[in-house]
Amino acid sequence: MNQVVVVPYPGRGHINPMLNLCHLLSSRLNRHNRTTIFTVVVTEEWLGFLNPDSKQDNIRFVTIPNVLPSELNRGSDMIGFLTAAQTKMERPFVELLDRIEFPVKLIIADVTMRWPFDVANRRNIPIAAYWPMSASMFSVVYHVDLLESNHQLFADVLERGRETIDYIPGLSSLTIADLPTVYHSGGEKFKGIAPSPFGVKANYVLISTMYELESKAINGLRSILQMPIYTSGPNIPYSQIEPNPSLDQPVYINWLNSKPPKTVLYVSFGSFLSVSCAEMAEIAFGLTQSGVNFLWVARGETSRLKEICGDNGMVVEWCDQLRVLLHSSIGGFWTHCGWNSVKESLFSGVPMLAFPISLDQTLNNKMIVKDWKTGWNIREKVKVLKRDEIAKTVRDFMDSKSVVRIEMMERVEMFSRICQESVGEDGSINEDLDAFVRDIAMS
Ligand SMILES: O=c1ccn([C@@H]2O[C@H](COP(=O)(O)OP(=O)(O)O[C@H]3O[C@H](CO)[C@@H](O)[C@H](O)[C@H]3O)[C@@H](O)[C@H]2O)c(=O)[nH]1
Repeated sequence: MNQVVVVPYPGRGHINPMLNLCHLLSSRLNRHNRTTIFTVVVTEEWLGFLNPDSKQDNIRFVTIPNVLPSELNRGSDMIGFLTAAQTKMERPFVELLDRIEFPVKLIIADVTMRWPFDVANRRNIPIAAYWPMSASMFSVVYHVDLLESNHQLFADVLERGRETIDYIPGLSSLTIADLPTVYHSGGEKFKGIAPSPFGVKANYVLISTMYELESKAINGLRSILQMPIYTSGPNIPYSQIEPNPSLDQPVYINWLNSKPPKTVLYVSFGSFLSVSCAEMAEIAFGLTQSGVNFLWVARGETSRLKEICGDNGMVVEWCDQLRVLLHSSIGGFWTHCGWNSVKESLFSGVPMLAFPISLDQTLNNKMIVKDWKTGWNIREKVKVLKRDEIAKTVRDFMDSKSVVRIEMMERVEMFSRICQESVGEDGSINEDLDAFVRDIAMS
């Protein structure tokens, strides 16, 4: 029996895509009659958050103690969380590695943490580096030295945000404002703890993207890196979205069923980041004034926001996001531009109202708005986040008669086809994952 040990970074935006990758690899290996156990290492806290559907045949979970600050406070102490994830998990992981039953054929680890690579290298276990963000983000992070030598690292965005950067291999021209926020002024505090594939000694690299979406960035990386690079696809749960007819539908799905096609704006800022209470209130008033139907995932704050929004929209704490995005009534996604949300929106053919908050989201915003033309940046329309301007922008964005929206819908529908084809039988993802399975000598 082969065993692959999988080490996700303990966050929803990282664990979800990695589990989806495990499903893809496991079904591929099973087709070749090579039973392989995927042993996923999570903290005890995370085991409690996982959807029971994640626990499938050849995928099992093992836990290490809760050595990190709680996931529930991750957004308010990103530095503390990142530092703990870099320093406190290695020891319990090594102890666990000594205990597990079958020999470990391969480790797949999120590059956000360094220590799995040190452990694998010390023990001569082959290791694949998993990058949960875009290939473009990989390129920027990999070429941070170029930013430094061009004196554009840690620059003040207010003063120099519009300066262009056109020397990063594989990337079209971008600005300082488009850089990930850890490279804006103040980002120095993330030095050494922010995700970086630089200097990591891995045998393989898996990037959670599709070739058709970022071909130049991927070609650029392939021409530079010594290790083979595979695209692992959107890594979203597209194969598990059929609702179980024997279960009651969630209230929000029934609510969406009652709305006409493409009229609802879905609003979510991801799994752990948030904006200030004052901004949340302006957004609530703005959405309500817009007269547009909306479904809003607002973690933890729902009762106050429900009061403001009344019957104009639905406010929930959590939803099955991909299922929502694929619902026929959804016509737009106001998103913080987390990479999973971006891929889910493109896959579902939903245009985005981009609202980057931090990390790679600024760069994702640039791809959405400038490169793919599949959305608007709300901050370009609304200089200060005030209700009247929000209401107008939301109305304009969702106006099915506007030529700008019609063109944007055509673009996003084209991207949806591209994404869906990439995961089909003859798609590029199958090719890459087959090659990966072959190369790790398990097929
Ligand atoms: O109500 C909800 C809200 C979220 N999700 C899912 O949670 C995931 C959220 O991922 P993402 O959109 O990437 O946001 P974050 O959780 O904020 O992701 C972090 O990790 C990503 C991948 O590294 C980065 O791109 C982001 O910037 C970073 O904030 C997605 O799959 C969503 O479908 C739900 O299923 N239901």
